[in-house]
Amino acid sequence: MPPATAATATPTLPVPLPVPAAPPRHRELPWEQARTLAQGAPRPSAARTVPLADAVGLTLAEALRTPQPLPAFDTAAMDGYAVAGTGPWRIRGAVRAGTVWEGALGAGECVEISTGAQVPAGTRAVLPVEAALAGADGMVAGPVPPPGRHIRRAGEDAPAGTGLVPAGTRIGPALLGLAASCGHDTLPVRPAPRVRVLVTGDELDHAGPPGPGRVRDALGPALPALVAALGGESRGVRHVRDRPAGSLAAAVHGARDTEVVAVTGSTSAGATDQLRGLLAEAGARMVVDTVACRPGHPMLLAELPSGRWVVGLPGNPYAALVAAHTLLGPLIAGLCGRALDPLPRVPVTGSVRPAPGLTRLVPVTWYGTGVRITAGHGSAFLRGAAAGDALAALPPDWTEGGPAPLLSAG
Ligand SMILES: Nc1nc2c(c(=O)[nH]1)N[C@H]1C(S)=C(S)[C@@H](COP(=O)(O)OP(=O)(O)OC[C@H]3O[C@@H](n4cnc5c(N)ncnc54)[C@H](O)[C@@H]3O)O[C@H]1N2
Ligand code: MOO
Repeated sequence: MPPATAATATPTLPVPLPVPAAPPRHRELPWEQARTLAQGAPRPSAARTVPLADAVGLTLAEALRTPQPLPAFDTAAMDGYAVAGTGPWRIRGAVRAGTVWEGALGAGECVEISTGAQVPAGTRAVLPVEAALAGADGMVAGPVPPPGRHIRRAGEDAPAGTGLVPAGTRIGPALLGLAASCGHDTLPVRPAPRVRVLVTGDELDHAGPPGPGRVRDALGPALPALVAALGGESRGVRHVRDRPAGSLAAAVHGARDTEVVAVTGSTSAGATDQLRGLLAEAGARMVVDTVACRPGHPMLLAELPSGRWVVGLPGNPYAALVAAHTLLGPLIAGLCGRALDPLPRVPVTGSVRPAPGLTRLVPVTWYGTGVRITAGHGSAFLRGAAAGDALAALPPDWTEGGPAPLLSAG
């Protein structure tokens, strides 16, 4: 009997391959709701106390208070003479910033005084040196200044005990200076959440011009900078291969020294897109699973049973940027105990393909008191975002010239 061949074998019906159960498809969340959910999802991380020099960019964990009045004493605001009563005035001495003239002035007396020095008791006002005529006889003449002129009163800016800046404020240069003015050397802060970026995509090259059919990785270089701008601490970028399956799961679960893992690519439905499957397998809680916006709608936010957060950013570079602003920024804010910044609304001009029911995120450039849509904002293209000043979130019912909330481009 000849051996059976494919041609002569009894035909059999193809056995259907088991179809992996598709994770339940959630309704796309409105864009604003996705941001709010991402900010509200985590508990703020524990506060710690750090020296002022280490606090920039972190978030105040408690309101900043001043234990002493600001300024701490009645202070000369001009170089000149601290005068008492009406002139002419007899010069009794001099007081420089940082020193104290212990006496008290009587009517018709004055001391030479520097800007920033404590004004002596009895001072009526400071007569600026430009308005004063000092004679060789030790007397000063000049117009009689109104009481209090050129004196900063103790506590004029804030009395002792005043709450100056609320908890939840991101710490910038002015706040550091203010804290020092109050006499603080340290601040209670919530630390920046540590974010590991995992870039997926076997088609990606990571240096130089890409080879034939290859794509230069745009997100590895972009995301650490965006993480820092959003208030996170970048813990570096790892490139994860699509094959073998399981490598992404290992990288996600292996990011133990972080609070957040941001995965780029792998959010869609393709053969190599592993992210949703691995989250389902790990028993993750989906907080956001697709958003009613363009681009970036396959984005997601999930919490692993370990408490670590996973943000899924679509592979298309501009879509990833939009998704990072929509989910990663608010998540970082929530972990730091910061509220979402209220977004300014400004008129937007320019045209965009209609997308009924969806929020459109477009790069914009300031133009007078409004903004203009910047060219080059297909989901795969970064030209518009790179050249623009901000992103505008055009609401579903937006029409040309109408207002839209603005996000800083980061
Ligand atoms: N059948 C479907 N296909 C796609 C859908 C869908 O719903 N059904 N959604 C489309 C949309 S929208 C997007 S966005 C992408 C999202 O895809 P992934 O997140 O799975 O990402 P990839 O497929 O890996 O890549 C998409 C695209 O972006 C390029 N890419 C990826 N990473 C980088 C990088 N680091 N730097 C530069 N470019 C990158 C990649 O080469 C692809 O061209 O899915 C659509 N398809
Ligand atoms: O939403 Mo995709 O993010 O359009 O390219």
